[in-house]
Amino acid sequence: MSRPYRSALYIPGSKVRALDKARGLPVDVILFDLEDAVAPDEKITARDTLAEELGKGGYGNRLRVVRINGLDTQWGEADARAADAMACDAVLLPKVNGVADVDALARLTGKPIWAMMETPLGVLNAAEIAAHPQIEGVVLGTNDLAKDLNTRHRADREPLITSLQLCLLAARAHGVVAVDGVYNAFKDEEGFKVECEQGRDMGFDGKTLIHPAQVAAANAAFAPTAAEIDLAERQIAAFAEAEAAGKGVAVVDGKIVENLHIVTARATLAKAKAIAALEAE
Ligand SMILES: CC(C)(COP(=O)(O)OP(=O)(O)OC[C@H]1O[C@@H](n2cnc3c(N)ncnc32)[C@H](O)[C@@H]1OP(=O)(O)O)[C@@H](O)C(=O)NCCC(=O)NCCSC(=O)C[C@H](O)C(=O)O
Ligand SMILES: [Mg+2]
Repeated sequence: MSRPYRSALYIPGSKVRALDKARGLPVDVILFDLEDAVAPDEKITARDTLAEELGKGGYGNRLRVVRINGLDTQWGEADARAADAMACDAVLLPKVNGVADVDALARLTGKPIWAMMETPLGVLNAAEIAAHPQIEGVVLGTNDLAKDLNTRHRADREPLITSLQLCLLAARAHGVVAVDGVYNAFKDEEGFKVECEQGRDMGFDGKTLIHPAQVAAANAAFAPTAAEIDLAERQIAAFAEAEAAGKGVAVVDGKIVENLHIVTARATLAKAKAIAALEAE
């Protein structure tokens, strides 16, 4: 893993104070928002403010992603052209329904594209969206999805599980990043931790956030633990020893270790290394 995606914080493009505060926050990804966090009468000034703040720099090594308005809105096309010229790493397109939406944005920017998966059609077309050559990440928009599906909020997110898994399957099939949706009750630390752990256990790379108070818990939940790092190192060593002895299988802590477990163990160590590199900045 070349970089971690544990925490992806939305920041309204209209809020200069928050844009500045983000320069000092230990997040892995910043989602600079021009869409739902910005009121209609602030859309155009937010676009200019964001261009200026990104131009000033100071966001370090964090991935800078600009969420534009949909291309079917009055602001979308100008946002896309402006984002193409901004000092950012990728453009996030909301409410993607199918690959044609991604193609439309690809005609306006050569930057990597991330797609919000937050409509029923988008979820059903997740595989073709994730397969687009410019797509580098998918982000779950669980608020919009819950609205469109008419689901009730449940702590276990059972009504959303199929959608989450379809998007994750698409992302993994096509080798792109997958980031889980937001947890709206930003003062509920325990509920947030539980939802982070659920997303992590499902396989997401990280979680989208709405408030700085959520950063530390997301970073902790999506990082390998000391015990996982220790196990990965012991599995790699034991497997190397077994191979040297002409065996294809090792045993660690009473469990077999085969080549496929070594792939996971190496990925765990690579993720820990990528986190350490980002945090050393
Ligand atoms: C939720 C908030 C409106 C709360 O704001 P506020 O009451 O100002 O919070 P605090 O007073 O606790 O703020 C403390 C300090 O932290 C800064 N701050 C707050 N939020 C952010 C942020 N997101 N990024 C950076 N900094 C932030 C404040 O400026 C304070 O700083 P200081 O004054 O220096 O102490 C607010 O948090 C907020 O607006 N959050 C973002 C909301 C948002 O982006 N929503 C859209 C994305 S969610 C979504 O659309 C998901 C998806 O599409 C879906 O469908 O699910
Ligand atoms: Mg949304």
